[in-house]
Amino acid sequence: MDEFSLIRTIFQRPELTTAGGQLDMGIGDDCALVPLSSEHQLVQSIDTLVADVHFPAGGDPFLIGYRSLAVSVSDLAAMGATPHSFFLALTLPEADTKWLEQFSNGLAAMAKEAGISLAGGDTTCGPLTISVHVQGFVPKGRALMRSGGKPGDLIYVSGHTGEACAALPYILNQRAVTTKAEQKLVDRYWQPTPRIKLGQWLLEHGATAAIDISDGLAGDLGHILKASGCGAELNSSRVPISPELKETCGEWALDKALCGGDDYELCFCWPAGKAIPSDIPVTARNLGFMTDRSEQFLIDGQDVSNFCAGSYRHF
Ligand SMILES: Nc1ncnc2c1ncn2[C@@H]1O[C@H](COP(=O)(O)OP(=O)(O)OP(=O)(O)O)[C@@H](O)[C@H]1O
Ligand SMILES: Cc1ncc(C[n+]2csc(CCOP(=O)(O)O)c2C)c(N)n1
Ligand SMILES: [Mg+2]
Repeated sequence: MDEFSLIRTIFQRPELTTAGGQLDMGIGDDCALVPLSSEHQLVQSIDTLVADVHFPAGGDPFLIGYRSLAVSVSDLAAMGATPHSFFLALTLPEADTKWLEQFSNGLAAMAKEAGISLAGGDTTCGPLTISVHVQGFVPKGRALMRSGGKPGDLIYVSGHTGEACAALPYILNQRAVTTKAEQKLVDRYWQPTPRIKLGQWLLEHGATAAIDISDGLAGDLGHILKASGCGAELNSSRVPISPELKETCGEWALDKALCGGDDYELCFCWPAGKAIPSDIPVTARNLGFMTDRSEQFLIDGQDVSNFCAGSYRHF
């Protein structure tokens, strides 16, 4: 059973999801939404990073700490939330003080950047695994959801995609970094920028849907299409490929930018006919538009499966 059907069939059942307090949004989006006050909702998410699945176990502990918090905060950004605090559940093979100090420094660097405070956690011994639970706030009823996209909306992506995925051979020591371009890709893998300001800006300026890209642009846009009951038509020449990705991957650059994961850019829908104000905090590229053909996802007129084999599968 794949990860998503497993969640749907085993965990997304009323005995579990309605046994307690009311949720404005439960399973199914980047974060859950909990009623809080007449003005705000609490926004929460958890992400687990497993050594040698999500990051190389022998990586720089500062960067492991930095990246672990960044990828969780990215889910808050996708909802347009303001970060507040986080919990850290850490499973360690040994208590190596030097490693832990550097890990903590990396966490602290991202905590400062994101404006998020460590509120608690849990520490156990076992194979290196890092879980980060984040929480923040949104103005009530205004969170960006995967489900808000409408036929005709324009589809945008922030920044450049594919760079972190293209870094994998370097971070796994299968290839040596010899150029500035390769180093940029490696930096993008280890130090992703959660698009917090962009998410808040999109919420304020009327974006209709958003998701952060952890699994690849095409795969994650697929989640917006499913949740919104829409299709999409994209133009591959619009996919934002950085000069560094082009230099390093040549003809494979588009494959990385469309299908690679770990970018933590935001993909969002924007009402047609409404210009994007020029004070958008991160450059975003229009890739195409939403259609009323439920989950029919076309790129250059061909089915998306001609471009991407599918998302990362844990099982
Ligand atoms: N074991 C689980 N029990 C309940 N809900 C789950 C479980 N695993 C995932 N979910 C929920 O399923 C939805 C999809 O999860 P997923 O991990 O794919 O989202 P994501 O965090 O945005 O992506 P990524 O982990 O790639 O960053 C989320 O709403 C998440 O809370
Ligand atoms: C060492 C190493 N190997 C491979 C990858 C790529 N990768 C692993 S899981 C995943 C999808 C998101 O998973 P999840 O849904 O669990 O968040 C991706 C893109 C990596 N980051 N590090
Ligand atoms: Mg997400």
